[in-house]
Amino acid sequence: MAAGRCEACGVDDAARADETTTATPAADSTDTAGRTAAGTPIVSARDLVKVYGEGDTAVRALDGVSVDFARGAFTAIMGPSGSGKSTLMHCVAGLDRPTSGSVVVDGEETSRMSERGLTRLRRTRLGFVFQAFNLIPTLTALENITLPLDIARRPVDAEHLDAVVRAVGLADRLDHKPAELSGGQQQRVACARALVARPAVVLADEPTGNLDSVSSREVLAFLRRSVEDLGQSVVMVTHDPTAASFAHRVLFLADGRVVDELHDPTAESILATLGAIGPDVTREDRSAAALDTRPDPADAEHAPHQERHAHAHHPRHAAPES
Ligand SMILES: Nc1ncnc2c1ncn2[C@@H]1O[C@H](COP(=O)(O)OP(=O)(O)OP(=O)(O)O)[C@@H](O)[C@H]1O
Repeated sequence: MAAGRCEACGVDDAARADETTTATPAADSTDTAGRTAAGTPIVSARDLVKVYGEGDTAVRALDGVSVDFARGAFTAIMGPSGSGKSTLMHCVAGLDRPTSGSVVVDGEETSRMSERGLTRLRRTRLGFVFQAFNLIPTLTALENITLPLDIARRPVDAEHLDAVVRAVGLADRLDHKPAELSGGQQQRVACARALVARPAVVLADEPTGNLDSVSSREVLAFLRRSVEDLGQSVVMVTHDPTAASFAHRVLFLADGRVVDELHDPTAESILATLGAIGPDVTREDRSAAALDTRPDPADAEHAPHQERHAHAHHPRHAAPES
């Protein structure tokens, strides 16, 4: 977590609104682009390298990642433990600086931004959902949802708030405190909080990691609906193939590289791809998949047709030690 950032909602409270940032045109969608119907990708990473430490102890967490995340799409990132998922997410969020390479978020080149620029970007353009719900216990659900706007001293767009609250299905729970809500309801409040400021992209890090299968499905269906109904762009890191099957596209990392991807995935096609990447992942994630969080075919918001379109961009790697 960056200093000065609200632990609850990921919003920075120390940014100044008048800071300048370096803006560059978004990169064209190329080899690993997903759905691009709405134009340029919402996030583009090019040749991202992140090395932690030096000399013998150096770890190459990202080893030349080039990827586009499509605007108005739900993208999941999967891969073995230590494959670089969090590092990629942190570089996109400006929480970590790449050793080399570039990241463009909604037209803004973040890798060259000042700390203040990054703070402003996180406050105004990014929404965060964490595994821990990070709600403020003394605030109601509604107060938690509008917290990022209150911190940023931005007005609440009542119409958009209403749309988000309806989408999240918590209209009759807005006066409840977190302790009076189930885990799934709390995470849906956290999702609504991430969406209410109309971020360019919502970054979700294991959002269902603390939830049972029913609650997981509620949260994932909501994330999917936020994309389908509200035009939100969502990027989610997960270990759970069933959770990833709610996404339009799944990106697979291994050893700091993009090694495969699926469009309109199913839990089965994801498991097959994980199995091809490395046996450790298969074992770990098969147990996760045993949880019945399978999307309900009756969920209108889930992809009606799911086909496998895997494209290997790099030679497959053996799974690293976990
Ligand atoms: N701050 C750090 N200092 C040193 N090494 C780090 C740091 N952060 C991550 N690493 C290393 O970088 C590699 C990638 O880590 P990362 O957390 O991105 O993987 P991950 O795919 O998110 O793993 P997991 O699924 O276990 O969360 C790992 O080898 C990790 O030990």
